Amino acid sequence: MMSRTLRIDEDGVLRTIDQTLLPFERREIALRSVEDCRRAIVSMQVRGAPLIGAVGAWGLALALRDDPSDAALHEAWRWLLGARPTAVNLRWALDRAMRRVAPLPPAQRAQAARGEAMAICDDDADCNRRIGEHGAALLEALRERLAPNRRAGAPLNLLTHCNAGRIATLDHGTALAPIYLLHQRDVPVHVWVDETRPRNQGASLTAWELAERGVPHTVIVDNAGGLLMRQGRVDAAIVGCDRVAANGDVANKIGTYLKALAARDCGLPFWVACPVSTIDPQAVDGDAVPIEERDAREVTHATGRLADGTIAAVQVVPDGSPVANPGFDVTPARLVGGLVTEHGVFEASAEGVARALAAGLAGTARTAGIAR
Ligand SMILES: CSC[C@H]1O[C@H](OP(=O)(O)O)[C@H](O)[C@@H]1O
Repeated sequence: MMSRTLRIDEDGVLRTIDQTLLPFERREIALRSVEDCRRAIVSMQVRGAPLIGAVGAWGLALALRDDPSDAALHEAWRWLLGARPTAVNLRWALDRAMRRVAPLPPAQRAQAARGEAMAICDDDADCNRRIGEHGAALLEALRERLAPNRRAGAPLNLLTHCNAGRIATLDHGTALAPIYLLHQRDVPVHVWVDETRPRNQGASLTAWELAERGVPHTVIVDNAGGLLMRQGRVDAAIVGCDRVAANGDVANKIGTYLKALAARDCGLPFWVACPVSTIDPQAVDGDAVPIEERDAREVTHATGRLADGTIAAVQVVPDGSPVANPGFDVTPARLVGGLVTEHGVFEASAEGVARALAAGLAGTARTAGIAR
């Protein structure tokens, strides 16, 4: 089964939504080659840790369709891995596909890689559905704790940063999955949506997703979250993730750390939603996570829709002004209230990460039918 974020059309061509055109245009792009896959990841037509991983796995399958040799396999693996450095899901998915196909005779590799890419897609959609269930239980428990001091029917006010919705994954999303579930269950929720400069994943993607599902939300500038938390207008923050280090430190979109600091200062829960595939046991702590430095043009120019409907970029920084554009930051484990995974909620600590990984291994064994 392929989800709405990725699909194989009637001609057998892989297609996905070009996220750089949302919310103003919903246009699909065809991914016909490993070059198409890598270009889509680098340009952020495809983005979001789990989706990046899935498209990376499809890129390997397309490379093997053209040349199933050992040299081509390892070259494609290296080339795709270099597309974006921070989200560990890219390496996780490429390694999973490599383990599947490397032992095979070259003639069998392309089909096996395609099968593994399909399985990665199905597994991610199922993981995120379960993240939604565990996260919804967490949010319902919070709502019950707050109920004595709330008017009946008052919404649970949540803040999220960037986009960790269904379009960042194969389906359901991670941070947004519990929110969608609560909304489906008629639990009143409202989402403060950080616009998330400079690529505006919140304003352009999270707002688009929530509006499409009828979830009440308010778009805010990134720097407003602290004020809203101090004013008591936020009950909890829940965000996605690109890499969890072995000690529970979390790498996520730039600005996440500042929200975690404000939440801690205001005594509010700060939760991180991610599949176990986002945990990187090889990263000893957050300082070991590579932070992507993106093109200065993302900061010097803002992209939007002009009055005549065309999408264009306008310059917002003077010529010649130096620009720094780190794409991610690291939130120390001490500021994270819990890791919401498909296997439940785990403490953001070395022990919690170890338990989450063990649950993941046990889950994989069950799925593979291997006796534990
Ligand atoms: C469900 S992972 C979403 C994660 O990915 C985003 O980064 P980008 O838009 O650059 O791919 C952001 O960090 C989100 O939290």
